[in-house]
Amino acid sequence: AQTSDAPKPNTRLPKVLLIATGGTIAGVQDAPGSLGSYRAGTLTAEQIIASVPELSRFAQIETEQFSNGPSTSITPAQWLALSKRVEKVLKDRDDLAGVVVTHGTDRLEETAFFLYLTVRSDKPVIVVGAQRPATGISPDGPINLLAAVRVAVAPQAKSKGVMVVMDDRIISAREVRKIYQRTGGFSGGEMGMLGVVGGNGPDFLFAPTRRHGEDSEFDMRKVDSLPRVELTYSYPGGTGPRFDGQPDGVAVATNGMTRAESDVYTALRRAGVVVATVFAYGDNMSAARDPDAPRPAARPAAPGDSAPARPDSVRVPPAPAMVTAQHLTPAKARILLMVALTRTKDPLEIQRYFLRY
Ligand SMILES: NC(=O)CC[C@H](N)C(=O)O
Repeated sequence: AQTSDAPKPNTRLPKVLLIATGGTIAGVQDAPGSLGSYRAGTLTAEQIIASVPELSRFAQIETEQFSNGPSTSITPAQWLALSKRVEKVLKDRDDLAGVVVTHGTDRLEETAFFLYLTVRSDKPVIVVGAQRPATGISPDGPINLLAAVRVAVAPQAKSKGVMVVMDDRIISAREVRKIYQRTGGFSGGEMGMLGVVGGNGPDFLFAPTRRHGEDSEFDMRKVDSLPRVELTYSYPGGTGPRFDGQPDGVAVATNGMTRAESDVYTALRRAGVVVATVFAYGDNMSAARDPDAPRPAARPAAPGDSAPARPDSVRVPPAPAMVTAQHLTPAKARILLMVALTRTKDPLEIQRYFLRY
């Protein structure tokens, strides 16, 4: 006969797949119980689950170890592999209520946003991490994981896209950012908080209206590698970046470019590189112009309006349009540009994506 102390799984509970990638939530210290240093991505998915017996009251949990390390080692190739895996398992397995991904916090918002754009499913995908290692004093991983699983099995979580659940908050992956390196450090700024998780479970108050999840146009199944998109920063006195080889796109974090920077990006656009500008602080609400919006009628000509016409011989055709990101952080604008470039290189089409997602 088998002897086991593990509680019998309650087969009436919804099923959740936990995909572990590492991070502090899997971190172990040299001196457990201290405030000392630790190695991120040490505990396995099974060990993480075993440390939170309370989980078994809410879900039957299966685990998958995708990787185990710090999230700084996550690459765009891994985003792609993770997205394909999550989408496939949600499509193939009717019995799964949702997926929870454990992740290091440094790059958590980027992986979450990539999944938000590319996992075409109405089932919840929750990304969760911790700021304190599993062996530390008052670790936040167990309570965050419990909250994440409770959101993953909540009927109200359906169609809300990819969410980050940490510190009792449910935040849309579109808005979430790590604003500081302590517990409570994940926020959507003024936006993106969909609800809270209290003792009675999740309480949703809002739903994202930008396109995501099952409505996403970004099908990654036939994408083998993501376009190369660089992220640059503009600053007073800046002369613009130089690249080894030509990227497919560049996202520029800028509040206004110098003339020299502007010339570099214009030349890149003429060479076929899609350039997207994004407000450096991630809150540019109104700058993106909808290419399909009706234009105001031209002002009637007034006396003294006419500038001397330039001779045709010196007229240079305009460079392809610049894309403007709307209310995204620079890192996320770069990700949306990468994903959009899998569909088109036309900056106007890409602008439309930037207005929809
Ligand atoms: N709090 C964390 O998870 C940070 C740990 C590590 N730097 C990572 O991103 O994986």
